Amino acid sequence: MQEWEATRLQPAVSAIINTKTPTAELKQSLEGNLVVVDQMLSKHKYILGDKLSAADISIWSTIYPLYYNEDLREPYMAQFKHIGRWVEELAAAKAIQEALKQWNGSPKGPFPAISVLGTPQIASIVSPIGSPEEVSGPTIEEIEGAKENWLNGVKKLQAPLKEEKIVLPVKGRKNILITSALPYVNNVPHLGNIIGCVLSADIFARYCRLCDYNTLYICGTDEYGTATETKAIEEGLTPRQICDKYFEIHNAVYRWFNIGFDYFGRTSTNEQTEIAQKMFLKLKDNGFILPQSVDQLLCEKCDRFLADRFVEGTCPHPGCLYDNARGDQCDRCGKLINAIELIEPRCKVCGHKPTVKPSEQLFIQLNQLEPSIRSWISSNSNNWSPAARGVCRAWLREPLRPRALTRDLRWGVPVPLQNYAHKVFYVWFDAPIGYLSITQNATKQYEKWWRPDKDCEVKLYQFMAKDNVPFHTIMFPATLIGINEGHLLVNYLFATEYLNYEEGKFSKSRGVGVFGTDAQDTGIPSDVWRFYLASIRPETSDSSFSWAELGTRNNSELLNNLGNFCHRSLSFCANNFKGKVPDVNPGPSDYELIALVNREVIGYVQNMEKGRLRDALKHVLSISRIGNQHMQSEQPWVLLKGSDDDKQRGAIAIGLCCQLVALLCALLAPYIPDTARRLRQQLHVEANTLRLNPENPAFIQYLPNGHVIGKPEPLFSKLEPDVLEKLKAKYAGTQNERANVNGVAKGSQSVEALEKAIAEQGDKVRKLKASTKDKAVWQPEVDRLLELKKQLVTAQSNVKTESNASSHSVADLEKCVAEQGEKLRKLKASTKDKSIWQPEVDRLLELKKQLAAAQTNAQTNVTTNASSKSVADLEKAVAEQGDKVRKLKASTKDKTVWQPEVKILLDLKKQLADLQIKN
Ligand SMILES: Nc1ncnc2c1ncn2[C@@H]1O[C@H](COP(=O)(O)OP(=O)(O)OP(=O)(O)O)[C@@H](O)[C@H]1O
Ligand SMILES: N[C@@H](CCS)C(=O)O
Repeated sequence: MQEWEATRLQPAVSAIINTKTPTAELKQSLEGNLVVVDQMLSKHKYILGDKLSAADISIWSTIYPLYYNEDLREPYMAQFKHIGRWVEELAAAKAIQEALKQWNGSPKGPFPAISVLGTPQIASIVSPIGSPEEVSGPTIEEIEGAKENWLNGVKKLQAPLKEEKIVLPVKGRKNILITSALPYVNNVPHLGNIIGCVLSADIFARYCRLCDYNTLYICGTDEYGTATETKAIEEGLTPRQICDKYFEIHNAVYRWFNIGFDYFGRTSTNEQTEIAQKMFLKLKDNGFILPQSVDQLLCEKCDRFLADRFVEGTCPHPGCLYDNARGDQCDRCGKLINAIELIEPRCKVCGHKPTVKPSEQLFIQLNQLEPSIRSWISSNSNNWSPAARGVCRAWLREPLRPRALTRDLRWGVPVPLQNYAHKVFYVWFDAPIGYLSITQNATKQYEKWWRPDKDCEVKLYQFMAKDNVPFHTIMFPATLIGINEGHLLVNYLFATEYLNYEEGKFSKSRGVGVFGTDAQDTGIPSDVWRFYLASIRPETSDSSFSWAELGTRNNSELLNNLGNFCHRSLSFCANNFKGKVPDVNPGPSDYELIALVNREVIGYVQNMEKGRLRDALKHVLSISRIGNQHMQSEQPWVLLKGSDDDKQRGAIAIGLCCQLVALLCALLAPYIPDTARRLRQQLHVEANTLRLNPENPAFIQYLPNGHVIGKPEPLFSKLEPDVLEKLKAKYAGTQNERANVNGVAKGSQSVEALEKAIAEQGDKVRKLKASTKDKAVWQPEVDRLLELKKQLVTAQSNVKTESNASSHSVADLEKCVAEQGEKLRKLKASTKDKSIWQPEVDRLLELKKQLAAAQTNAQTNVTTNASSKSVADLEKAVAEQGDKVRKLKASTKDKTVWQPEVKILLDLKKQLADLQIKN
């Protein structure tokens, strides 16, 4: 019923409300829909029976503006007595009255042109642009503009650029250089990383190509620094092996998400060393580098200075005091931290408390560069996103102080000075230089982009989340200003806030969130993920990921709104006109519609240009909604059976809807490129037919007269709530908790299965390549092969981690049992569906078995070692074991957990007594 409401009833009601003189067909359409509702209510108290359901709320909200508007109730509603009874009853309900209060309109009207209550109920995305009162009919100028663009818009598009893989700036064109923050290789990227940087930049880059801007989008992995070193220690690999492994994983995840980098590189290259060292020496020659002795944390147990992420402790910022802050930055308050200021610091590797020791480092003199930085920021930051401006402004509240550029680490670009040869550059000096070195790897002429000729203007757009802002607005620009060689400084910095998961920030190092590989494993197409992430992009405040909302957006926006409109329009054309799109010779009311659509296209371009990708998407959805309403109000299925005039009118309606589908296909391509590609096939057009003129954005006649479309196919499918519930349970908690839950057997099984699948897929690819040279045919299969290989790497490393887990200590397993018990309790409390929690019960039993085995081992070890021990040793062991038993008994009533420890204690006591007697 909700689908019916969104696609039939709602467009009909909206059309009636928005039209001063509704046609007879429109009135008939509305009446037909209301008859359906009235008949249902004649049989039951509510729409679906005797119980109130979501269908009642949706339909009631849609009918509300008709019923309570004096002018509309009489002509349209008076005859429907059952609807009247039901509307009044619901209106009296307390919850509904509360909801009406939140909506600022009066329950008695007057009603705005488009009712907020008349649109689907996901406020943050689907409401029409601007406040309802602002929506008014098109002006004469808008209609004139619509005519001009409809007739001549295609001719006015720029000549398409020559298709080249890697471009250099071109004189006389708009040259756009786009970067997204370079992700660390400390884990698989998560959905926060994806929307915060690579996907946002990709949507924007695709938009730029749509506008024929000469665009280069580069990114790559950020491979140096402690993030890599800590991961290497964690996985028992060298930093180089970690970089190689995670570079491949990132690359494959982004490919799956269809991120169209022009080049995806890495920072651990010779080009990086060369450029970073050269820039550093220039900065030093210009007098901006000075040595300074700093107190650093030294872990005596590990025999190393603990930089950044090697140390954790309590955040020193009063008002925060987060007890799990890292040595570089606090995840809770976002402030940068000097590691020695951490309260209760601990070495991340061994947990030991470090001591403070001096070490000489080289500092960039930000204080000297401060006036230039401030003046550059004040004249450029207007073009930055609110998050970028906010973070930067907060930083500039205090004077800038010198900042260390070097570190006592091994994994990084060596400092090119004799006395500092054992030190490397701080990763945040090094990382942004990665943009230059990656461009060098891509083009072999990075300076053409980064130090452009005067007559060849380049604009730099950078995408990241708020934590990266200080480095891109202050530290990196300071380096470039200090070097003073005409490097490009960021023009548009489109930073986001955070995407959160289960009430916290997604985190790679902590393994929190849904990761790229998880998204892939769900079987939900990458376009659905892209669409959902774009629609909740944290543009103005943090936003949260929700499985249920993913389903709602898919079902209501992609399926019911967009998919429904495109499929209906093209199917009408295929079935009634043998696929030949009827010529559109627009009449006055058609030009009104075209002018209203133009407003949305203008809104789309304006938002895109300002990096407001979520808002731009709303305009696309509005166009599709206008299309649905037009279809509903014109009713071509009736017109095509009528007089010659009616037939002509019906044909124009279908022609216009097909042209709208082409427009939607163009505007959607940056967000859902796979779907746009399929839709282009159905429309039977090439990608470069569907371009935009950003100077004069408008709905133009994309499909030439006489154009014949291909075969219409549905574009989206429904996501069922129970599937989403299962996914929610599957991806609850951290990666480690999930790995514990999944056990060894599963991992090894999937390695075998994956090896088999890879062999089969390899065979398929070989055969396909032998049979055709058409890359479009075999590329998807190659991608699938690469994806399987990547899954194999992950599965193999899981098996490794899990087999390490099998030799886990009793303490680790006890922790796992406790966590698993807790998880199970929560799951059982949240759902009665046994199929969701039974696997967790099995896993708990399995863990308990492993614990029992480990305890037996431990007992053997303890007792064997004990035989060679002194009375004093045994007394100590008895005391410790007694202590352990007490704590365990206090923490759980589960005898199976503490009984083995009691046995060990009794055994130790016996040995002690024996030895005492013997002595
Ligand atoms: N929750 C998030 N929402 C949006 N963007 C994010 C989020 N987390 C990280 N990013 C962005 O993703 C990019 C890569 O970040 P990074 O590799 O530091 O991931 P991370 O999860 O923050 O890692 P860690 O937890 O180890 O600090 C950066 O631009 C960062 O700002
Ligand atoms: N590796 C950094 C970004 C460098 S541009 C980060 O992920 O936060």
